[in-house]
Amino acid sequence: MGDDFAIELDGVTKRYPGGVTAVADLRLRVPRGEVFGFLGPNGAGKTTTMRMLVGLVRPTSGRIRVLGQPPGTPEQLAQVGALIESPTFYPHLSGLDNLRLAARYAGVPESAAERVLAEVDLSARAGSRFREYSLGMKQRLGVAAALLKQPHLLILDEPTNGLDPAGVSEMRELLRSLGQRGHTVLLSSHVLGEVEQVCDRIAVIDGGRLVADGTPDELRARLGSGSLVIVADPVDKAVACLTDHAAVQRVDTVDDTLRVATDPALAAELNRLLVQAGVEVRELRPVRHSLEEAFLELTKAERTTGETGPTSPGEGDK
Ligand SMILES: Nc1ncnc2c1ncn2[C@@H]1O[C@H](COP(=O)(O)OP(=O)(O)OP(=O)(O)O)[C@@H](O)[C@H]1O
Repeated sequence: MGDDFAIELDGVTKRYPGGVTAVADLRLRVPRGEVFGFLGPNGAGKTTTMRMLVGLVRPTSGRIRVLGQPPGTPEQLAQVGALIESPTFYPHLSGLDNLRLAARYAGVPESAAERVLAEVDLSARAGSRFREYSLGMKQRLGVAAALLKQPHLLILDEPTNGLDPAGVSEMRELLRSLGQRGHTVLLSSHVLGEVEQVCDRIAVIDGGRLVADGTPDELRARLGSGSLVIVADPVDKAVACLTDHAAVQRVDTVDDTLRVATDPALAAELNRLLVQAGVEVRELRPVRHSLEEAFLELTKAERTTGETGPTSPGEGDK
């Protein structure tokens, strides 16, 4: 059963020696063959989690399985390609020569270098020196290095960080093509738009805690959904009728237009209800939240409860 998941975390907590709780009781399941987005604002605990997955950081408590094994074992590391810190490349060597060297260190045939350069669409610049590469090309070379071992799982920490829009778009294309070729990818980002377009599934983490996970559509739905905009007459009767419905969270009136916080899928049902109550419905349309709104809403909720956030000594983590 565990075989369905490339990554499994149960109750994982990481408290750094200084007292900061970077990850708190995290449960995560990354299905094999998916591109999985690990999304959260700066300091949410993404890097710490990724470092735990490759054995660079030990969890304080909890259970981690990566490709069915505990993190950091030689067997596990042989099957995982990671881009967590910026990889070291020699500035005066070409991209190809850098990868040949990396291949030798990784114990794979040097011929793998050409294959992975093609995978990240850098073959045309194979002979250029690393220092002449754009930042986006440097990042893609990092992904190429992570692909050398033909890993079953790729772990990429903020691969679009610092890239200009063209670089972001090229990286997005690369991630999408990795997904289409069946790679399992765990990809972190603090920018929702970057994961929304390439990921099959997204986990949102904030203050070291999981705040939501699911497909982009599921997240949108869970967040509530969105709302309905209704223009009806008489307004008072419409408000009373809608407020009575169990699935309606709130009704706001602005200039005789009603904004109804509910699942937009209930449009037809609510329309019928209003008509049956003798209300004339002139307009009724669903407004779906963008995932960006959902993400901001989710992390805002976490921030305002004051419960979470990496805690440090003196802030109740003693
Ligand atoms: N080695 C460390 N020692 C002490 N605290 C740390 C250490 N590494 C990270 N932290 C703290 O743990 C929390 C989570 O950091 P982490 O780098 O995992 O988050 P992140 O989501 O990757 O953020 P970013 O996108 O800014 O890198 C932060 O409060 C950070 O300051």
